[in-house]
Parts: sequence; C-alpha cells; structure tokens
Amino acid sequence: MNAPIRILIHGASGRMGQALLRLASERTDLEVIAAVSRKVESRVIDGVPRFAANELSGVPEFDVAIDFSLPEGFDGILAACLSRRAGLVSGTTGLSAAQQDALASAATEIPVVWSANYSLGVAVLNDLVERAASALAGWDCDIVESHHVHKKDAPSGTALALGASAERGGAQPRYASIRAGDIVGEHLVQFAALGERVELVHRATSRDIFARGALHAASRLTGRPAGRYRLRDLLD
Ligand SMILES: NC(=O)C1=CN([C@@H]2O[C@H](COP(=O)(O)OP(=O)(O)OC[C@H]3O[C@@H](n4cnc5c(N)ncnc54)[C@H](OP(=O)(O)O)[C@@H]3O)[C@@H](O)[C@H]2O)C=CC1
Ligand SMILES: O=C(O)C1=N[C@H](C(=O)O)C[C@H](O)C1
Repeated sequence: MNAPIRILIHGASGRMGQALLRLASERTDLEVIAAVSRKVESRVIDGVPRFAANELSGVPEFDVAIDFSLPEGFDGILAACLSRRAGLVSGTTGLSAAQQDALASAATEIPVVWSANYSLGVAVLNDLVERAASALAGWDCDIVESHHVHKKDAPSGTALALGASAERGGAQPRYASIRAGDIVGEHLVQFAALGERVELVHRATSRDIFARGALHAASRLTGRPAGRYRLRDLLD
C-alpha cells in the first residue's frame, strides 16, 4: 500500500476548514499533518497538530496544501508551498490580480489548482451557461448570488467564474449579491428577452460538496509536474 498523501489544511478553523478536517479523517489515502489558522488555541485537536499562520516555516514536510482561508492569508501559504516544493489546491476567493499573477508564476515551479467552486454541479453549470449564452445572443444576462451573512467578498468567486463563462458565450453579464442568514451558496444565471426567460440555478446545501471536491483535487494533484491545472483536469 502507498504511504498516505501528506496534507496541510490552511484555514482549518473556518467553516470550510472544519468540513475538510472531518472528511479527510474518513480517508486512509490522506493524512493531515498540519492544520493552520490565523490564530491557535490548542496545539493538537483530534490528533492533528495545529499551527498559527506565522509559524508556517516550522510545519512538518507536506505533499500538498489545501487553502480555504482569506486573501490576507494567501501569500503566506503560496510562499510555504514554493519553499517546500509542495502542491497547492486553493479555493480562497476575493484574490487580487497581483495574487492571481503570483499563483500563475508559482505554477512554473509547483503544481497548483485554484477554483472558485469545487462542486461538480457548478463545473457542469459553467458549461451550460456558456452554451446558453451563445445560443441566446442579445438576451439580457444577470447573475444573482446568495450567501451567508459572514461572507466577505462580493460578487462571489463563483458568480465571477459564471460571468466569464457567459462572456465566452458572447453575453455581457450583470451581477447582484444577497447576504442573508446561513445560505451555503446559491447561483442563479438568468437570460431574459421579451416574453420569455431562461434560468439556470445551482443550490449548495452542504459545504461537504466543496470539501470533497478539494480533497479529490489534492489526491489527483500530488505527484504531477509543475503547472496550473484546471479542476476539470483533475476530475474523473
Ligand atoms: N472554492 C470553493 O469551492 C469555496 C470557496 N470558499 C472560500 O473559502 C474561503 C474560506 O471560507 P470560510 O471557511 O467560509 O471562511 P471562515 O471565515 O469560516 O474561515 C477562514 C479561515 O481562514 C483563516 N484565516 C483568516 N485570516 C488568515 C490569515 N491571515 N492567515 C491564515 N489563515 C487565515 C481563519 O483563521 P482564524 O479562525 O484563526 O481567524 C479561518 O480558519 C473564502 O474565501 C470563501 O469564499 C468557501 C466555500 C467553497
Ligand atoms: O464563501 C462561501 O461560502 C463560498 N464561496 C465561494 C464563492 O465565492 O463562490 C463558493 C461557494 O459559493 C461558497
């Protein structure tokens, strides 16, 4: 049997981090060797060593980092992956253009994947939106995203990715954002013309869909040569 893939989870105390830790603990092919958050209160929880973000240089060797943190934490984990020659799976949204450029440049040295949404449903929705936009030339295109009240970035990363798909199909999307209650994530792409409307919608009801997708991507990224991979390159 192969040795487990050594995973570092960055943003471990957050909503996504907790889902990742729980689901990773159910897999025998993955071993979480470090759980990193901005601050730490206990050194070990459920057998997993905890580190603060400013202690990244002292974490044990790892094969791939899974990052669901915030833009202010992204530069640190990217630097740690580069210095350890480890892969990076990132789902952090709201990155600046400079951070996206840094990711592209890191991909010349390590394998990386960044996706605004690790669910299979949204991967399919992106394809549907591009096809609809191209078939419905001249229709109004609006993207409405709804999320929980704690979400900081708007429009969501997924809304922007869906907008890019719509643009590839020739549409010029407009965006609207709703922050309410504990909504995990909903994305509506609406095409409207006189007398008719087409609506494509994805509703996430559990963060486990994103966490499973990211763990799958991490297992598929490990051992690959340096490069910027798309999520679809790593899906079955
Ligand atoms: N691509 C996808 O499929 C998905 C992406 N996301 C994105 O993932 C990110 C996290 O979301 P969510 O879990 O809800 O957020 P939370 O606010 O619940 O968690 C954020 C985590 O990041 C940590 N953090 C904050 N600042 C830093 C820093 N400077 N350095 C290191 N770690 C830091 C926090 O640590 P502490 O608690 O100590 O402050 C916490 O562990 C967001 O960008 C969100 O948009 C979310 C869901 C799906
Ligand atoms: O912050 C979240 O919660 C989510 N963020 C991602 C985004 O910005 O698109 C993905 C998902 O919708 C949940």
